[in-house]
Amino acid sequence: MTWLVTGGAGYIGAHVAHAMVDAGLDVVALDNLSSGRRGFLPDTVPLGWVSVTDQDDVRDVMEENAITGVVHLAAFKYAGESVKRPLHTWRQNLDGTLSVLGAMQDLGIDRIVFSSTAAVYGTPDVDLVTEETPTHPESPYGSSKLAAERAIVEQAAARRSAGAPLRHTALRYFNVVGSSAPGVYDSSPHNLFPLVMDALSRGDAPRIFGTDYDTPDGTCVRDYVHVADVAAAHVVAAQALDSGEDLRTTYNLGSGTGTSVREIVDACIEAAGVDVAPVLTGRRPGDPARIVASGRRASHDLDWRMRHTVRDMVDSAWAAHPAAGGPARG
Ligand SMILES: NC(=O)c1ccc[n+]([C@@H]2O[C@H](COP(=O)([O-])OP(=O)(O)OC[C@H]3O[C@@H](n4cnc5c(N)ncnc54)[C@H](O)[C@@H]3O)[C@@H](O)[C@H]2O)c1
Ligand SMILES: O=c1ccn([C@@H]2O[C@H](COP(=O)(O)OP(=O)(O)O[C@H]3O[C@H](CO)[C@@H](O)[C@H](O)[C@H]3O)[C@@H](O)[C@H]2O)c(=O)[nH]1
Repeated sequence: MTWLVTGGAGYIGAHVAHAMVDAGLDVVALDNLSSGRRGFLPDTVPLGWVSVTDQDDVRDVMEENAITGVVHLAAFKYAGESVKRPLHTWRQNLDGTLSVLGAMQDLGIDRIVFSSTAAVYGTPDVDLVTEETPTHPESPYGSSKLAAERAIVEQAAARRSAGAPLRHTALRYFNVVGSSAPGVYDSSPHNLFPLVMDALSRGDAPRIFGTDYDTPDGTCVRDYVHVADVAAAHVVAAQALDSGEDLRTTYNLGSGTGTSVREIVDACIEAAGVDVAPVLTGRRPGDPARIVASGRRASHDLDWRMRHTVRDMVDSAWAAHPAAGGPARG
């Protein structure tokens, strides 16, 4: 059994690769290093340096490494940016998934864990999003991820009819933060945690986008989950598929608890031990006011638990940040 982790040199993918290796699984990574770093991966994990959008290249990597299962994380992940770059987003997220599915079909690979997102739900009008909550993506990012989920389901149906079943699941992560793998951190130029930490480490004030939302403190509320817990759910999913179990089509990886941007920024400032007030600016386009999920289904089937607090998330993210003494590898 050898698992291919696409996007394995990225922030979450590298955590998944480390967790799978630690669990005794054989892992190969595939990444074009557009935002990932070779140094994030364990040294023992081979890297196929190709794009998921090139089906022939993907198939070559799979064939050369006798891949038996795929965790597909490679994607363009920025909801706000995707509004400005819809074609790029659809190419990376949908075309990339179709290439992966095509290469898997060519080689008869029969199991896939797909990296999906809370962004498929848009702005839900429920306190706790479940997998049954209607999907209304509000950005090319969310739409392309939902389309990729659908492509996997339809391809599985076709393969079942053809007598070559594809077992699959999509994990819809909420806001993934923190760090647990050595030297691996979120270097994203658009997400809250890295932006706040970058600003604080330069001695600048972090920015809060929007203070007039219909939320308790006026700032957006999100469901923050620790990347170590997210990675652990992938290990359980891969092991379940390896042992022939069928999983549900979708699982939310959420905590059931909402935390505001203001609370996160204050916690980061406190952890940094600096005396600075955030700059309050206008709303960022495409941001839902509040989205918080129930992780009940995943806790039942994938041993999904929040083993970390928001404080752990902030502290571990700081510890891994290059400016806070973490090793900057690349
Ligand atoms: N970070 C979050 O909070 C969050 C939440 C929900 C879902 N997700 C999903 O998790 C996955 C990983 O996100 P991340 O936070 O680690 O982002 P990331 O940008 O660190 O990782 C993405 C990885 O994919 C690689 N990649 C991008 N396009 C590629 C291509 N065409 N071919 C090969 N490799 C390519 C990048 O180089 C990078 O290593 C994405 O699918 C994202 O949509 C992330
Ligand atoms: O400097 C900053 C950066 C962000 N924010 C706000 O912080 C919140 C969270 O933003 P961000 O960290 O960019 O996360 P999301 O836009 O919620 O999206 C993340 O979480 C989604 C799942 O919920 C994933 O699908 C996406 O890939 C991932 O980028 C939003 O209200 C932002 O407006 C600020 O106020 N200041």
